[in-house]
Amino acid sequence: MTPVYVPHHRVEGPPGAPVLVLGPSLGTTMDLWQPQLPELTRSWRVLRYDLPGHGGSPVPAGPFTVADLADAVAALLDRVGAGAAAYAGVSLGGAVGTTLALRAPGRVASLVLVCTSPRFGDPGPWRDRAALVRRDGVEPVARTAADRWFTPSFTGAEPYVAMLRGTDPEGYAGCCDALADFDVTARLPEVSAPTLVIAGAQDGPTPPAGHADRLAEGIPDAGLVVVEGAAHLAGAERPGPVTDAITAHLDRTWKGTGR
Ligand SMILES: O=C(O)CCC(=O)CC(=O)O
Repeated sequence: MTPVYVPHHRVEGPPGAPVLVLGPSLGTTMDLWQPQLPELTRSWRVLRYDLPGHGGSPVPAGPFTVADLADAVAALLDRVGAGAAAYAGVSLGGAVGTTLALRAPGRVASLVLVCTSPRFGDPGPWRDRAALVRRDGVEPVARTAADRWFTPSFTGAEPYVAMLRGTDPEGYAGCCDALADFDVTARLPEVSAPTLVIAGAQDGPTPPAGHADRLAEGIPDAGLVVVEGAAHLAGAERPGPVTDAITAHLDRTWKGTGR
């Protein structure tokens, strides 16, 4: 990724408030965070961004890693004049937050990792998915997205699947390649930010067992909340419990020094 890559981003909330960065998941845009936004923008200056080729973000020229995405978020913090910030991210967006906390510990004052993992399984299926999308576009993965993202009883999947249908295939494939290469399992004990891990009890792509529990066990003093009745996009399916867990953790761990 070129060093000048700037993700599409938006800043909302009181100008003097502490900064909270919100990272989205593969196939979604910053609007993934819409259910949490009214509450979070009451006391935080919320910086949301889009992944490469997702929402309003351009597709970088060439391959990129999760570390590149973390560096791009650090550059966004520079742009908004934030030294340290809180960070909350879903799945790939959570991986970006974990990586930022490892690469620039002074910039992540508090961390919330939602439905994510230190390693998203074997690289092979991610490479296969990248190849499929490069060949056939995003429609094959969009058709089955609701089944991966939500429990069967959820009726509000359509706006989220529409985000995936609007994603550039090369941007989506590049994110799959970045997920294939991502593994910070051995480095979790180095994360110094106070961390809360949130899992969806019925999450298929990143189930609590083997993903959230690894984060919570590996990151020193991390908390773990498992939300019942939610799958991979837990904050969309069960907004209340997820919002409450995030705000409680942020209120407890960081009040916005370091700007
Ligand atoms: O859409 C999926 O299959 C889930 C992909 C995943 O686990 C990474 C992400 O949601 O960012």
